[in-house]
Formats: sequence, structure tokens, C-alpha cells
Amino acid sequence: MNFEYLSIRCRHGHLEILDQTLLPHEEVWLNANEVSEMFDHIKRLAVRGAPLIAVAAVACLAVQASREGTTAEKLIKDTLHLKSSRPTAVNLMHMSDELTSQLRQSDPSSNPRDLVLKVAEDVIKKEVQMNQSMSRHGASLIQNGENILTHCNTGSLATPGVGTALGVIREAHRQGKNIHVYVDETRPLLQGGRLTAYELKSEGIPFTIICDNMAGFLMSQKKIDRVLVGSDRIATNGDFANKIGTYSLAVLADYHKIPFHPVAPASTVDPDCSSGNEIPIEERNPAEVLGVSGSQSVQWAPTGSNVYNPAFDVTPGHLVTSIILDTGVYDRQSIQNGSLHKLKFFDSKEK
Ligand SMILES: CSC[C@@H](O)[C@@H](O)C(=O)COP(=O)(O)O
Repeated sequence: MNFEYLSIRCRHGHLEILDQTLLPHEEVWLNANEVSEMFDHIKRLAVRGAPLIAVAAVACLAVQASREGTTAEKLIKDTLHLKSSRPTAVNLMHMSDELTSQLRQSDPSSNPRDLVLKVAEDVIKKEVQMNQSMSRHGASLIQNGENILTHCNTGSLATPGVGTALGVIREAHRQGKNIHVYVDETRPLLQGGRLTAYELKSEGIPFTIICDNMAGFLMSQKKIDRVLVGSDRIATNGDFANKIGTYSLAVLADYHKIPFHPVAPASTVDPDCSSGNEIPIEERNPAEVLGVSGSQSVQWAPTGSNVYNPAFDVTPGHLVTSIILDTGVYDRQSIQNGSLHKLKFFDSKEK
């Protein structure tokens, strides 16, 4: 297996990830061949973004499978371990369920290598293609001269392609539309201020970073024409989970009558989730809120302060103007009519 994307690469069976906790100031590649290493990288967000987490996990499993003597039983155990690393993004769940289902059905005497490699190649290829399709669907909505607000990082660092919300922005820019992006810094881990700014800068797309609490004021000043965000899990009624702060943006956009769209691949829709209430929300280490960590660490809050640190929030579907998927643009009416129920990433699915 050989591939190279912005933040993950595999050469001659050696898998590495770009440590996103150190960006934009240091570009350090880390070994990710071992399941324990990959689990740790995903957990501490060295590799992150819903689609990329699934890609990273399955690539690591393909490396395991290529080792002499690896059994299907061991691979199922490894898959379930990686699946438990982060609970909200459903892409990892889809991949893990598909892989364990295929491994359980496989002939116990056969070598699982080819099966795992095929699932890995399938997941990566589909994610890249879906990125392309959703970026084109989304870009068709963007008007020349728009100021677009985005949250967190949804680009080539979060996917193995052009990205979701950032893919739409990139495609609109590529088409020659004169756009400008407001980037929410995205506390507590600053994926916007560090990672989205890094990607936009390298692409030459004009952008301005704002603190998360500035969005409402900018909207009131008519400085924002559209909000584009990613998603970690979409329920079939259109409710969706995304980086903490997304819900506040949706409420503000609704109040100011600004179009608001989550952008995601079909692999982000969870057919088993009928509403946002069923989406598990990851809670993270209090240290992330007490200060910042990464290439430079500082704690400003008093040690021992109470902290609540949910990594995601849920935006109700009725606040969404339309959902941009690789399969098309779904407005509120079509979501209410059940269009998301029909989407399926894999043909088979194990619970
Ligand atoms: C393709 S990006 C979709 C989401 O994964 C993205 O918006 C997001 O919330 C990422 O969260 P993170 O905690 O950095 O993995």
C-alpha cells in the first residue's frame, strides 16, 4: 500500500502521520505502524477530522494485516480498539463495522491481508472521490464576492482530499470566484487559527482570523454572506454534530438570515441515528480549557478549576439552510421527506 496525502503517507508499508498538534510552526512526521501508536495519535488529535480518522485507522490495520501470521481474530481486536479512540465521528464506526463484519465472515484458514487491504483502498478512494463531488456541489452555491465564515478545520488535514467545507471554499476559489474567508480560531484546540489558516495561506485564498465570540458582531455588520462547516455525524432528521461552537454559529446565522450549510461525505450520515439526541459527544481533558498546549504550552486558569470540555455540539436540522453532500444538496424539505435515509456508504453493515 503506497499513498501520500497532506497529513498521512504510507511508503513501502511504512505508515506516518503529520503531527497536527504542532502545526503550523513545526512539520513533524510520526510513525503510525503500530495500533497503540495510532490509537494515541487519534486520541490526542495528532491525526484528526472525521474522514481522516477512519482512513488513518484502516491504513494502520492494513499494515498489521500485511505482517506474516496476523490472524483475523487479532485484526478484529485491533479494529475494535481503534474504534474506541474517539466516539463522535461516525466515519470510524462505519469503517470498523464493515471491516469486522467482513473479517468475521471470512474463511478462518485464509490470509486476511487481501481483505483488509481492499477495505483500506476502498475507504481511501471513496473519501477522495466524495471530497471532489461535494466541493463541486457546494461551489455552485457560492456567489462571486462572498465572505464565508468557517469553523474548525475541514480541509486536506482533515480528509484525504480537498476537504469538506474547506473543499467547497477551495473549489470556489479555483473557479475564479473572488471569495474571502473568515476563520473562527476554534477554541479550545485552535484548529481554525492554526490549521485552516495554514491551509488557506498555502493555497493563497484570502482569509481573516477571528475569535469565536466575534462571529455575531460580524454578522450584525453584514460582513458574513454564508457559513460553511464540516460534520462528524449527521442524523437522518438533519441534526448534526460538529466541532463545539457550531451550534452557536447556526443560531446566529438563523437570527441574521445568513445561509448555513454543513458539508460532508455520505460516510458521515448515520442511518442508525434518527435524531441528534442519539449522537455521543466526546468530552476531553480539562487541561485543554485551562490553557493551551502544543508547540508552546501555557496554563492561565487557576489549577484545580472546574472545567467542562465537550469537543462537539449538536445543531438541529431546522437551523440548516441545506446540507451539502457528495450526492447533492439537500434542503430542509427534502431532509424532512427522508432523503438522508436512503444514503449508504457500505453495502453491508454490522452493529
Ligand atoms: C472533514 S471535517 C468534519 C469534522 O471532522 C470537523 O469539522 C471537526 O469537527 C473536526 O474535529 P476534530 O476534533 O479536530 O477531529
